[in-house]
Amino acid sequence: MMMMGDTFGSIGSGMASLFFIWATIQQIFPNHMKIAIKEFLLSSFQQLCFAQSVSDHFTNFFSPYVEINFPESDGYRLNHAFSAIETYLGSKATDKSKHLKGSQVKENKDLVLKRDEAKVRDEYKGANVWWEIVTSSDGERSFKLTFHNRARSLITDSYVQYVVEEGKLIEAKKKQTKLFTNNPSSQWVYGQNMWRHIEFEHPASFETLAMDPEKKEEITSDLVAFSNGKEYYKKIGKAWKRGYLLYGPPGTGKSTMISAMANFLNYNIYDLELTAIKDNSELRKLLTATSSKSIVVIEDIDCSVDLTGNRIKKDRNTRGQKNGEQDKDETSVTLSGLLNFIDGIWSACGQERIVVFTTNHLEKLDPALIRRGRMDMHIELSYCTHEAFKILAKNYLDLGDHPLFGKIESLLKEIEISPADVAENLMARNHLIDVDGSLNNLIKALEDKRNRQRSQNDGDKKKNNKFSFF
Ligand SMILES: Nc1ncnc2c1ncn2[C@@H]1O[C@H](COP(=O)(O)OP(=O)(O)OP(=O)(O)O)[C@@H](O)[C@H]1O
Ligand SMILES: [Mg+2]
Repeated sequence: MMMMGDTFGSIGSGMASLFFIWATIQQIFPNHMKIAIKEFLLSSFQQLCFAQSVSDHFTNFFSPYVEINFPESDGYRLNHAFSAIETYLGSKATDKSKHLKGSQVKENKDLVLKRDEAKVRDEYKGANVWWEIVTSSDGERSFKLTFHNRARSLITDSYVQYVVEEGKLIEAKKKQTKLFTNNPSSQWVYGQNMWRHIEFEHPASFETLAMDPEKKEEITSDLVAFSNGKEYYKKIGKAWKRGYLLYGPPGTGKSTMISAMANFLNYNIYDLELTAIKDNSELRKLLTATSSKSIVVIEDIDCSVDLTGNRIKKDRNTRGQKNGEQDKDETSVTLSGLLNFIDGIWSACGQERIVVFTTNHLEKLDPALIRRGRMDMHIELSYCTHEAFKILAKNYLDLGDHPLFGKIESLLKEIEISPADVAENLMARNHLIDVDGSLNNLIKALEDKRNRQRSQNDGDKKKNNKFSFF
């Protein structure tokens, strides 16, 4: 630990002395002598540096201390040991630390205090070790571990392993879920930067999701069975993955359910924007770069992939195509590319993944895409039922029952309204909950809808009569 500081210290004091001598000479000697003296001083400085490096090697050779480096990345791949060590060291007892760092990663989580020191001493089965974070001249960080040679086998055989495992355990316990979105390939750099992410903070949960309680129970049990299914999938020789197809009209909770799934399992979400992907090979690269314990989402699958298997046309505006440029980059992901990924590549490259497709139009989807085995569970999110309404009333109004519930129940049997529209009516105005006001708003919205529907039906009938008359 002291070695590096000493090196810089002695070179520094050597330089200071040389500069002091030079300043004195400037005042005393005539110009022609100054040049010769300057050259002499420069060569002395070079010799000083050389002597220092020889002495460093000499000291290192005879030093009883051993060093191990853990760089942040290994080639183009992240060194997972680095982040585990960082977590482990950050979590070491804070009661003795003099330098702490406070962070609050989520507004609703507690403030966390961590050790924030460049050097940390640790003890393992009676042996002392020192950790130091060092940054190379090209900016790469690494952890340097120093220990006495006599503890060598203890440290290399078990301590290092212990630190990495301990760090990973801590990471898993307080894992912050992330929401990833794919970057266009023009921004990729040597396989890095394919995904950008933000911390995932959506409050959705299965408790607050308005849908039939039995259906909800079926889905959560399925998710639990999947996440505990490592041995089972191994036994039956299948890749540990599961596909869910969520379908239903707009505003019925498909996207909300994906967030609830991520919160329930503590998985990351990879929101795959197919229109930003040029071809199947890019798709493969992106998907192989996802981590396990994640949900890969393709929203509105019917709009993203040409279900005949042909290439899709992209929204020019989102592609930023230059004027005059023809359909050069009209190429895109094909249905077969997507199917290959779901069946083959994924099985080979990863574990514990969920894929979710959403659509408003189940009937438009190619049967090949949604057959069982690819999409294991088809979940319909439908218009608001009375059961779903009761959950929304609990969420928004903190209400278990009310005399107006009967009226709302009979209207909901007759009128199709999305949970999103119901929620809109129940929402507090200016943060003030007005139970009667909200319920009456909802009743009015339902009755208006019914009246519109009736007059439309009447209009249709008249039209038909007119035509039949001729
Ligand atoms: N089943 C539901 N339970 C609770 N809230 C819901 C439900 N459905 C919709 N909402 C509310 O309506 C809003 C819109 O819902 P969401 O985005 O999940 O709908 P969607 O089915 O994904 O719609 P789209 O097909 O247009 O993408 C949500 O923010 C949520 O507040
Ligand atoms: Mg949606």
